[in-house]
Amino acid sequence: NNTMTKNLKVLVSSNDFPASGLKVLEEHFTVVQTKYLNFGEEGRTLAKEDLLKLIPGSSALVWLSHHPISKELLDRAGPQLKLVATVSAGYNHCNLDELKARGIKLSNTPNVLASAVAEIAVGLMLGAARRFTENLDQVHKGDWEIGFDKVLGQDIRGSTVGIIGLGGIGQAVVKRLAGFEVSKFVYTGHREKPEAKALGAEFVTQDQLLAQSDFIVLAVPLTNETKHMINKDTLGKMKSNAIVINVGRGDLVDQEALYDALKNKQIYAAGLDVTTPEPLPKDHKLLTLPNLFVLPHIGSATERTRSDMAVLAANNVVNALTGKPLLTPVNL
Ligand SMILES: O=CC(=O)O
Repeated sequence: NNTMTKNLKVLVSSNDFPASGLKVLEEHFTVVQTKYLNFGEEGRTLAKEDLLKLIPGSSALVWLSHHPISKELLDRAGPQLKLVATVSAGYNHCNLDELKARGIKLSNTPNVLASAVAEIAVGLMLGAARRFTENLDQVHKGDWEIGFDKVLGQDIRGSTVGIIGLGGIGQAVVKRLAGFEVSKFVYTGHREKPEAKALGAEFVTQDQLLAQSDFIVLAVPLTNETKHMINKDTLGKMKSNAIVINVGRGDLVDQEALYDALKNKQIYAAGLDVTTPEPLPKDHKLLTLPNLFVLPHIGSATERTRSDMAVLAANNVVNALTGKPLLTPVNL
C-alpha cells in the first residue's frame, strides 16, 4: 500500500537519474534530488551543499556518484536511514564497516551492466591492440602513414586472453570474444568458477596468467587486496607484447608503474576505462603515451543499461522500505 510509504523520503544524489527508475520511486515515496554531483571541483562544491541540506531524514539514498558514503554523511542523514542503493556495480566508495555498525543495508547493480561493460572491454582491447590513439592522432593531423611500414598493431585472433576476475563482467567478456578466434582463455581469482568450463576458460595462478597472456583484462572490484595489483612487480612478469585492459577501478593499477612500463615499451599497450583520478587531468603524463588508449569511464553508459541500473536500484529501495529482501544485496 503506497500510502503507507508516501511519507518516506528517498534522496537521489543527482538530477539525471533515469526516468524509468524515478517513476518506480515516485509511485511509493517522496523523492528529493540533489542538483548535481559532479567530479569537477565546482560541481562537487555546489552539490555538497545541496546534499547536506537535503539528506537529513532520508530513509534511503540512491547513489549515483562515487562521492564517499562516509560516517559524516550517514550522521547527517540520521538514524531512520535503512538503505544505501548505489547505482553501480562497484561499492569501494562506501564505508562498509560504518554501514554495518549502524544496521544500514547496501545494494548495488551488478549483472545488468555486465554486457555493456564487457563491450567496452572489447572496445579497449581493439583500441589498444590496433593503436587507436596514435592512428586517430594521424587522422586529426591529416597526416596518414600509408603503406606496409605504418604503425602495426596486434591481433586478437590467436591470442591468449587472461581475465583477472571471472565474475559477471569477466564472463561477459569471454562470451563477447567468441567470434574472435582467441586461442586460449585463462582466468584467475579466489576460486574456480563453475561457469568457466562452459566458457572454455582455464583456472591458473596469477603468475601463470601474467606470464601467458597477450591480453590481461582486469574485472575485479577494488578492495585492499586488489589495490595496485598491477604494479612494477606484476608488470615485470608480463610478456613484452602484453596489453593491459582495465574496466574495474583506476586504483587496481599503480599508474606510475604502468606509465614506466608503457614508456619503456616493457609491455605493448594498455586500454583504460577507469583512472585515478577521474577525470584524469588533460595534461597528465599518461595522456602523452601513444600506446595508451583511454576512455572516460563509460563502461555502463548506454541508455538501456543506465535505465536497467536505475530500475534495479529503485526496486531495491522499494523492497528495503517495505520489509522485503533486497534483489542485489551487498553482504556487509
Ligand atoms: O563503475 C561503474 C560501476 O561500478 O558500476
